Amino acid sequence: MVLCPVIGKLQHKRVVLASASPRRQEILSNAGLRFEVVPSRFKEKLHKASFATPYAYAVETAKQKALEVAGRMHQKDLRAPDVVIGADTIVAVGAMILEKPVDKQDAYRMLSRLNGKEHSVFTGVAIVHCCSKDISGPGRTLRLTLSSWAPRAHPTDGRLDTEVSEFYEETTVKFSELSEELLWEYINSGEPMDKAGGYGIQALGGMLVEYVHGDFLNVVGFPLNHFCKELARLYYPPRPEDLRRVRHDSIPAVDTFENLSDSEAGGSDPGQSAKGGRGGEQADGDRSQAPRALDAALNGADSRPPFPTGLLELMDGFKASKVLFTACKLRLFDVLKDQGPLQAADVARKLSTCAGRTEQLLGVCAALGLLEKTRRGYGNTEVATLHLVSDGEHSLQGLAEYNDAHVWGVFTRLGLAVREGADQTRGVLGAMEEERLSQNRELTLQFMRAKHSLSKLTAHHVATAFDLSRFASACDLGGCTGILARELAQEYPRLQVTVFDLPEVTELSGGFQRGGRQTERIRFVPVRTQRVGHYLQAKQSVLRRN
Ligand SMILES: Cc1cn([C@H]2C[C@H](O)[C@@H](COP(=O)(O)OP(=O)(O)OP(=O)(O)O)O2)c(=O)[nH]c1=O
Repeated sequence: MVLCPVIGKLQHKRVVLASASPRRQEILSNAGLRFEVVPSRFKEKLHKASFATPYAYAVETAKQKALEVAGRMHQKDLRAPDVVIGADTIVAVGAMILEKPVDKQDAYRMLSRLNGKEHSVFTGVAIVHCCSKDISGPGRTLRLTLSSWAPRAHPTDGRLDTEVSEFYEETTVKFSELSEELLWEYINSGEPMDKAGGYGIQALGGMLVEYVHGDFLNVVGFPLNHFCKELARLYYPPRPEDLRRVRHDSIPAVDTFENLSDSEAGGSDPGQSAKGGRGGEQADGDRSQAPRALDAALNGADSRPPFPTGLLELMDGFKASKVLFTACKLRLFDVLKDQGPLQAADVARKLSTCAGRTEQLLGVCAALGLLEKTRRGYGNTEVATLHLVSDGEHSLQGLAEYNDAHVWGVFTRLGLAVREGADQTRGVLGAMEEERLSQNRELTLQFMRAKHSLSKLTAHHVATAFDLSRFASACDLGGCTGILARELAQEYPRLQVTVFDLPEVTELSGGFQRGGRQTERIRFVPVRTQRVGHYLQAKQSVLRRN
């Protein structure tokens, strides 16, 4: 194996080592890796007895360390690093796990246990690949076509996707028969305190050791050799025959929805995330190999152009949108909120829909991160509960409904609008909306629900983006249900806010006010048109009257 190119695969990525261990930092920088150090704040307090083996504990701890850092950086920077590496080293005597001693007595107990015997040193390693995504952005859309690969979504923030590759390495170490005196002398040197098992093989502790079987660096805190093999597995192209297999077996064709069966759609099932094991190897047909293999194959390991992921997402994004709209329209998320988790057949019964197609829809929703599939059936993910259930405080159901019923149709006419030069000041959408709004009260309400649900998410940010405290009045042109006005009034106690909108909109806006009432500092003024000039005239007259 050629090491440099393997490490080089991380060269243009933002790599973070989620560890305070100076040994790990040294091992990785000696190997030529460039990385930032962000020690993890994950408390190493997993319940040891709940793990079948000591190494499972080390792997899980390593993973939690890395995920904590990835999540924290993502929240802080609004952008996660590309790769976060976490590691955890433990000493195991049989099933007993020894971590860092808490004091000298503890170190003595540990070293006495190791005295004259063989023990195992395990280091669990997690390589977390991060991807910051917006659930509503086009970035999500490829999930439709790559559903069987979808990495695990973290619904807590709804936007950070991670794919975890984990493995462990075991090294056997044998201690000589050591006298009490020597043990205490060693303990008093202070060396044991920040090291698993209470010794450091790389320094004074080396004198305690009779032999080592396996990777020495693994004992010191990082199995570099295994790490490089793992990188090679992740980043190097598979053989052409493997690639052919990947293409045939794992990527649903673009017309995924037609072909996707339930079992293929489990991409959001955590059970499908990459599993480690000693080699980090996976069963031959394991699909979780596919993204990496294909990614590696398509992104630079040969002379072919980079895989046009973003472009394909644009090509297929409309399908994902339609899946979301359809699920909303059927009130799928409402049903699952009240009665889920449910099996596909039960969902079909409750929605009075075709069982087969419903099952496909559920599968795709799961692949898109909108639903979770467990043995008990389908349930809403956190993002669906928050934003897609119709009566939720942060529901975007109205927006989905409106986009489906109207915007979708308008956009099918975009080519025509561009060719024929539709009114550029109002825009295609504006023109149609205005025309329709004046015709139909239900349509107006639908439009208002859509704007209302979106504004509920954005209004606070808009209201607080600038310090407006020196102003006494503000107006919101096309302010619809007055959500922004309310935020402004709340944020700035002396601000008088005027909301201008079409008469049919201002007439219905009362129904959207909390408790049916609006605050006294907010006024709705009907204007006959949505043209900015007319708004401004109306504004002037309102100001003059004041
Ligand atoms: C057995 C042994 C362990 N160790 C060290 C490696 C690890 O740094 C430490 C085990 O503790 P860890 O919890 O694995 O790591 P850490 O606390 O040092 O750093 P972080 O949690 O931030 O990643 O013991 C040696 O340096 N030499 C040895 O011979």
